[in-house]
Amino acid sequence: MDTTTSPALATHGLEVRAGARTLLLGITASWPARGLFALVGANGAGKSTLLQALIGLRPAHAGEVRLLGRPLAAWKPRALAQAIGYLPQQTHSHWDLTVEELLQLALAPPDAALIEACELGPLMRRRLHTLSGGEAARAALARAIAHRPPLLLADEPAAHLDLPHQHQLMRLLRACAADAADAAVLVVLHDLHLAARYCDHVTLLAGGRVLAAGHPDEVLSSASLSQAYGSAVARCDLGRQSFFTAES
Ligand SMILES: Nc1ncnc2c1ncn2[C@@H]1O[C@H](COP(=O)(O)OP(=O)(O)OP(=O)(O)O)[C@@H](O)[C@H]1O
Repeated sequence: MDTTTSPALATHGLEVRAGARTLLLGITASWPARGLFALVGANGAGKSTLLQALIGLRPAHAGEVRLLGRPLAAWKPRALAQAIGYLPQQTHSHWDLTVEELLQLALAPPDAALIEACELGPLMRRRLHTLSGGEAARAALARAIAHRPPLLLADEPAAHLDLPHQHQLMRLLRACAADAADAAVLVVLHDLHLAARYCDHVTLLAGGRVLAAGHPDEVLSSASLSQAYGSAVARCDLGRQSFFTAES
């Protein structure tokens, strides 16, 4: 991981609560200005909460978040919107827009290369409610990244995609991270194989805390994963690729 430039995102002692419940505790982490980074962990580990806290959608009850070197609280809303792309877990629209209309809501018009990469050309006149889950996910992604933000946070963007489209998505996210301008892409993934294969760095959350963070080969070990998921997880390396399964 490149540590020569200042981090794109950094937290120190971040704590988030909901009522009496502590959802995140003592999160001290950082992600560099360029690269594709995964956030993994069991259901309820706190992945979505962390993404939301990183961009101010959830208030921090203690600790600090810094974006591109500045405290989150110092950002003006317009500048923050320009700096980040956020793809939430649920991307359904309350309005019955066409794909073309949805893309007009983006902060910048998506260019032809992005529309082609997301295979949206044939879907432009379709209304959102007529799209499959995977088609809608690709439209939402194009909207989120059209303005080429230096920070992209995506919450389970692969969830509705078929196998080839999952890999196409990861290549697209890698391309965002390797764009001419620096970009940090932080993505929540449940598919550990995708995290191992495409990501530069993995943060493993468990019970609202960081259990491990670092290179995928080190973090995605059977021991760490079994601890994080609370049941045995086996890792199988085939050549340079890693596959994972839960043991019964
Ligand atoms: N407003 C809230 N009030 C109480 N508990 C909450 C609230 N929001 C989230 N939680 C709890 O916080 C924990 C973390 O939720 P979060 O959505 O961040 O998990 P996650 O790791 O993204 O899970 P998943 O993989 O299932 O999407 C969960 O146990 C959830 O029930």
